[in-house]
Amino acid sequence: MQYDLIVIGSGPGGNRAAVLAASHGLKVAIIEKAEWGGCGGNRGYLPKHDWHHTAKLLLAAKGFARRGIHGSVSGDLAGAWEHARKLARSVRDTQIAQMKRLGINGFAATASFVDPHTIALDGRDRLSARQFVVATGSAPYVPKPFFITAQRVLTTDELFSQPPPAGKRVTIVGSGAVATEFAFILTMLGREVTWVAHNPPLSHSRFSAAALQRLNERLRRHGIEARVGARPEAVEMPPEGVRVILAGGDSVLADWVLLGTGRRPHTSGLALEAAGVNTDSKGFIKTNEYMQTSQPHIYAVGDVTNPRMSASQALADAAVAVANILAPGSRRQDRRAVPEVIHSALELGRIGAAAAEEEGLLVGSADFSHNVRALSQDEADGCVRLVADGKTGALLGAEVVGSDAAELIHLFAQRLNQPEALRVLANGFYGHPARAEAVCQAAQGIVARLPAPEKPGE
Ligand SMILES: Cc1cc2nc3c(=O)[nH]c(=O)nc-3n(C[C@H](O)[C@H](O)[C@H](O)COP(=O)(O)OP(=O)(O)OC[C@H]3O[C@@H](n4cnc5c(N)ncnc54)[C@H](O)[C@@H]3O)c2cc1C
Ligand SMILES: NC(=O)c1ccc[n+]([C@@H]2O[C@H](COP(=O)([O-])OP(=O)(O)OC[C@H]3O[C@@H](n4cnc5c(N)ncnc54)[C@H](O)[C@@H]3O)[C@@H](O)[C@H]2O)c1
Repeated sequence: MQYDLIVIGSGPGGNRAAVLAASHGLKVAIIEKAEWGGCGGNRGYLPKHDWHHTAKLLLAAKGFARRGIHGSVSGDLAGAWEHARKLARSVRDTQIAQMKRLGINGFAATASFVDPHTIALDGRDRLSARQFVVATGSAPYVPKPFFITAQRVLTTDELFSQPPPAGKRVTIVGSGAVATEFAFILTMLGREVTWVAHNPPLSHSRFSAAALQRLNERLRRHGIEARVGARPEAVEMPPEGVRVILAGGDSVLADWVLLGTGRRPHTSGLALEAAGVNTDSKGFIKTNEYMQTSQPHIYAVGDVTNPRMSASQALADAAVAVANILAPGSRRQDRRAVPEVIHSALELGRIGAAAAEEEGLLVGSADFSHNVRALSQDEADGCVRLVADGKTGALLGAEVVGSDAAELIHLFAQRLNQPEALRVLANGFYGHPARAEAVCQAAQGIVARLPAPEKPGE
């Protein structure tokens, strides 16, 4: 059968590409070798976000007595796991129903290229298309000395695929998003977390030092602190648990270990060479700004293309790829315009240029500590920070720390680099009480320092 578009992988990137293309009338097939919804919908952002909400409810419960609410609550990891699994199933069912409604043909098989216009399903049946989107995601990286061991040494893939291990003591390894988010989530769910990390939490991210300091202070208040500089050298499995031996001889004993040690692009079995699609030295599929690979009719999106892996990025890549499939050369990818978010003891959101004070840049900030809504929610820790070009007034970047940061950051998503953006934000009307009022204050702080706008006719 000849398709207009074949999509490989049904995570956020692949699903978005298939839905957008079919909505515009293309004849689309999508191929998935594992669970529909990809890593993201089954073992990534979806169950993580579900657990993070549970963690926040448990944290809020600690303050119930102060609000006149009495009784006790406690976290149950097995219950949280079951809840996330049901949610993933229901989202998956909705995704499959939408595919059917749009006439997208779904195939449960491993796709591999036979030639630049043909793929084989499980090495047998052939499908061909004018264009392709490769959205095959990523797989966990398990560095030495670790090896995956059921119920003992896990990545988030195993944690969300199988009922969670017994035992309260958990060693978390890494300093990236996974470790920083799960150190908080698992602590709130009643686990005793020891966190070992080469580097300070999120030190390789683009969040500002001020934001990371707030996050680390907040984590410390919950008794969560990374043992920075710890280098795992060996792993032992005595009957009482898993012992991680660190350089220098120190060791950490726990019931199980969660690795947050990174992910790698997933291209195995795809036979990219048969299609003439090039990868870089780290195995990522190389794309241009239109999301085209070395074969212009084959696009690639999401984790398989980019070390800054996020569902937000995969969704944005897919939108760009489909725009160019429909109208070649019509849309360029601008990765700075994609929001980045972290869900830990504090929520962090950022977009655009780094929120640093540099020459010629204006920074405006507002704290939630004076915000009525934040105060009434007992969640006044955090701030909004905006960066603008001192001459043009264009909004260059934004960072939000605190509850709903991952929502508020969208107020800036469509306004980056627009000269009028800060005046619009500063002069707009806001509901009261609302967290977004801090956005208004931060914008006003910059607008007050901008040169007055030229009057027509001057
Ligand atoms: C624990 C965790 C929490 C996260 N939280 C967030 C978050 O809060 N926000 C955020 O933005 N991002 C988050 N991420 C990242 C996000 O989940 C990924 O970036 C996103 O899922 C990538 O989407 P994708 O479409 O590129 O690939 P994936 O979601 O990995 O999907 C790829 C799919 O392709 C399939 N596939 C691979 N090869 C083939 C083949 N040859 N044939 C057929 N099918 C194939 C795979 O089976 C898989 O289902 C998180 C990740 C993890 C691990
Ligand atoms: N909120 C989000 O958007 C979100 C959430 C979770 C994950 N993700 C993405 O998923 C991917 C995987 O996340 P991650 O946190 O696992 O990866 P990461 O690449 O962000 O961090 C990997 C960590 O593993 C450490 N590490 C590597 N080798 C090690 C070793 N031998 N011993 C000890 N530590 C070692 C590194 O120092 C680093 O701290 C990332 O791209 C991340 O951005 C995104």
